[in-house]
Amino acid sequence: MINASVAIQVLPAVEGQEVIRVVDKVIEYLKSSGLNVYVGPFETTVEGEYDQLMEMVKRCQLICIEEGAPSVMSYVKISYKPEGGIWTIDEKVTKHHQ
Ligand SMILES: Cc1ncc(C[n+]2csc(CCO)c2C)c(N)n1
Repeated sequence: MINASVAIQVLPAVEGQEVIRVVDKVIEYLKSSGLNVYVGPFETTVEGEYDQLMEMVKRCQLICIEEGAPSVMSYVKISYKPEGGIWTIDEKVTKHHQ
């Protein structure tokens, strides 16, 4: 059941172009979940089941470390409604696309 959405911005402590490479790994991982993923210039949003999303948030930090960042800071926003029926990404953004 889709009962949550999460927006995550990872900020791996790496230099220059390395940031792109490491963030790309995280985005690849999020997409590999098969969930609906919306990549933005500052953060990526994913919608799905709460527990799965929380596990995915944990994994995002580990990917940054595995990819060589000595440390990582992440900013996470969570929308959660246990019984389901949260607004979807599409409902929130599609009408704004030209
Ligand atoms: C999880 C996550 N998603 C998006 C960004 C924002 N961002 C930073 S560099 C870049 C380009 C990657 O090719 C993008 C989209 C982030 N920081 N963390």
